[in-house]
Amino acid sequence: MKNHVEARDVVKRFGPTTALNGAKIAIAEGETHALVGRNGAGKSTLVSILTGLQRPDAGEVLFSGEAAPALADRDAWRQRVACVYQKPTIIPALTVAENLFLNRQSAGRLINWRGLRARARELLNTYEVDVDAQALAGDLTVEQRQLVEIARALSFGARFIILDEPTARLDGPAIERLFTRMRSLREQGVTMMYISHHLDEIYEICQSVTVFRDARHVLTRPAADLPHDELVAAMTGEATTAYEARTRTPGDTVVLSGEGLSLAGRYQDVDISVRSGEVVGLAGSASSGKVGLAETLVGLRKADTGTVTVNGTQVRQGDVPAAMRAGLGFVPEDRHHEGFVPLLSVGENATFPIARKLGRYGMVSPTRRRDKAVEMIKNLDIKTEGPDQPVGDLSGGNAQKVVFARALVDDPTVLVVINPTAGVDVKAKQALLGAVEDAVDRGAGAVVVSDELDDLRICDRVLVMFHGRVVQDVPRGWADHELVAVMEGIEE
Ligand SMILES: Nc1ncnc2c1ncn2[C@@H]1O[C@H](COP(=O)(O)OP(=O)(O)OP(=O)(O)O)[C@@H](O)[C@H]1O
Repeated sequence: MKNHVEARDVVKRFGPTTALNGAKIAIAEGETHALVGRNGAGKSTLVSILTGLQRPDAGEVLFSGEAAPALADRDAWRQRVACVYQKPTIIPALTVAENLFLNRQSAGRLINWRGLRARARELLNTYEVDVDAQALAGDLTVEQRQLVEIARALSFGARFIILDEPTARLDGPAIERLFTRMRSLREQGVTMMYISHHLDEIYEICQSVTVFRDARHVLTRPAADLPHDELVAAMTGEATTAYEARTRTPGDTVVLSGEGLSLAGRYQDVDISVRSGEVVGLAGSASSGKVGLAETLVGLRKADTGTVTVNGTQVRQGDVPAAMRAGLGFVPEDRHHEGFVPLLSVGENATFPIARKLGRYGMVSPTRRRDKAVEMIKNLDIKTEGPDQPVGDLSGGNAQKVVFARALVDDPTVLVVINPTAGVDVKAKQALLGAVEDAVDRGAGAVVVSDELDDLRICDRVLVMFHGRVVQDVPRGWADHELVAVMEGIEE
């Protein structure tokens, strides 16, 4: 089969970091090809080169055997390739129609809005995207936004689509719908490159797999000929065993409680209490209300009724600093907005909660901050040049680890983590789950909000939410299909 896309001997350096070191990939026409590797292996850097956003220091990119266009020729790139990222690339304040035709209005001509809306509707119909052309892009769900991005790519004529961790913020049924669409695109001859840290997805949707490790190509193989263990070993360079969740006996002290919590449109009449030495899971589909509830517990959101008590102190709702002063550490759902400040260093981000404690009179001693940051970098295995590097320069999974470091740095009494392992590789996932269990072994109480069964396995019990209510308190020892059935509201 002909190669639709090829990258040969690509080198890309950022200061002292070599992100790609003679890496290569060859993607056959019409296949869905997985690219996997640990956090920082160079996957996103390759995406930026394959989409013409960055120039490699050495090496070349070919589309259907021909050299890639000049970097400045954006139209030529748009006709060849598009990428659906985890982070939206459509503009939230514009309508779907405006987003679809952005960069396409003919120069110097007035925009015909009525015509534009009609063409947008036609385009959405052609690609079977059930979204209102006049809706604001910012009001779309993650799933709808991705569909619009795919339709936009296809309408530019691109026959190659990169999906970079597209399922990270989708729930189970939405993932299945995305896969159905990907299968149908493949039947229409569209070539895809698929990046994910969920290895089961790779086996479900991809025909071939390429593994990168430490900026280099390690192997390319048909997915059917690559056993799971071998794939993990290729990514990590060593044999890795599955994470063993620990057992423990929770204490008697309640360290976090929410009583009578309701928030219109999100959740109703929720009571939750977490004891010292206990991990409580919150599970449920995207509309279950679990994230809204967790955001209320940490102070990112205010409930209409009810109270939140952290470590014996009833905290004012919607006041994150107050919750943190009472002993809370948290990992938010959206690391880009609430998780870190990209221009600040790894050290500054990771040690932010203890800034007041590190020095006298609110002054932070740089040496002490640095020492603490170095310790967190080591404990969580964060791949960085060092504590002074801006977090914005780190790979996605490593930025997530910095957010984790911030949650843990002040030895919290209560830890609330929302989708804690999103974007994190198999091995790093184990380190992060281990860090939650360590904090709980030291006496903290934790809430783990996640769609990932592997994350929920460390919980002593899982509260399953459905349409804004807690419908079941499931003790440890559940089978996967049982928990999924409760989450999806199916009685077994
Ligand atoms: N703009 C930049 N400046 C400095 N270093 C960078 C920059 N972009 C990427 N890097 C570095 O290049 C390396 C590869 O990063 P990349 O984002 O490609 O990894 P990745 O495989 O996509 O990881 P992840 O799975 O975490 O998303 C990392 O060490 C990262 O810190």
